[in-house]
Amino acid sequence: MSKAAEIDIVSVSKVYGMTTAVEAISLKIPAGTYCCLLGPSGCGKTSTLRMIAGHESISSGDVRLGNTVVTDLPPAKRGTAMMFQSYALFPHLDLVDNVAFSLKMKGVDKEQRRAKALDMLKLMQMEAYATRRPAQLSGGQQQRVALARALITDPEALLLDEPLSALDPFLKIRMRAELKKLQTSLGITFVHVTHSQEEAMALADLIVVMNDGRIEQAAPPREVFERPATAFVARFMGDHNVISGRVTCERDGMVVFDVNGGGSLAACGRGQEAGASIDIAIRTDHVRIGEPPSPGLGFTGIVSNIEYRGATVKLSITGAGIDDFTVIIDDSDFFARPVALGDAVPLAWDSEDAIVLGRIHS
Ligand SMILES: Nc1ncnc2c1ncn2[C@@H]1O[C@H](COP(=O)(O)OP(=O)(O)OP(=O)(O)O)[C@@H](O)[C@H]1O
Repeated sequence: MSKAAEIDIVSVSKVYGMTTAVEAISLKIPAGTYCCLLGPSGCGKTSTLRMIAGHESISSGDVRLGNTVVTDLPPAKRGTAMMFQSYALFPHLDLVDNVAFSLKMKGVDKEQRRAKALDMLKLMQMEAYATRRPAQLSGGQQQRVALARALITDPEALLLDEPLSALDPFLKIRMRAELKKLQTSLGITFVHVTHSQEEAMALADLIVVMNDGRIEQAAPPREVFERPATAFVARFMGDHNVISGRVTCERDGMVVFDVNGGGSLAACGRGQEAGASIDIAIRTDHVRIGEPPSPGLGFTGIVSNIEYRGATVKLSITGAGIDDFTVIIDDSDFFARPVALGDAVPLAWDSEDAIVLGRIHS
């Protein structure tokens, strides 16, 4: 079971009545990739997954799996399998029959399908429970059965809709590791819908950040985090300060801008016209405190909140027209030179840590 297929989504839209849930998105998911569709509730990620699976019709555009255009094929003919959020196990069937179900639908004879179902249960280390019913299992065990059931058809791509959302936080992290291991050992393409950026960062080779029916950025996790394409991505991924301003000029490869209603700062970027409004991102953990900044690469602000987090301390700073600038520093640095509420502290960062963000929505 090592066949994997590239998924090619070409200008795909989904319209429900007056609502455009997905707006002409294009995306190539290379064969064997662990892809996470990430975004807030209502951004269109489930609709996208369901269109790949064939559980939702495609309003316009095409989906290709490997060399086959699957746009008009029913789910069972696509070479994909779907694992649902609620697992959708049959309560009255034992695990073998649950797992064997789709082979029964295909007319595979009883002995053969039960043998294959047992193999799948073994793969998920669930063979000892083969004669139980779903209600006699824990959440994590039910999830393994749902995975076995989805994988029994030897799919080229497994589609998972919020697969971890029914689990408690401890189990969630354990099953997350199991999903990743499974994908690596099977080598097939996984497409996993989640609204958790932490989950996507932990699992994905390719993160697709969606907002309002469109793709804001599709890139490996590190690139999404270190080079967020848009203000939406920077805010959604977290750990970035996003500052809006108006360009005054460009100098030495830096864009100089006025913070709306505040001071003058600079950020890495080119090709911005004077007067244009821009968003920039500054990593919260790349800011130094107590060090006089180079021109445009820092400001002096007042400490408005201090949160102790164990390994780090989170400071909120107000200044340069920015209400809530976040700085995360190591606890040892904080306690070596503590600051107090109301203190004026100089903040400084390196030029490459202030980046100009793009826009996809005008
Ligand atoms: N069957 C439907 N009929 C009408 N509108 C729908 C239908 N399904 C989804 N929508 C709308 O389409 C938009 C995108 O929904 P979708 O379920 O794809 O988003 P999502 O990102 O998966 O959200 P969630 O995380 O809440 O599941 C939403 O505005 C939703 O209300």
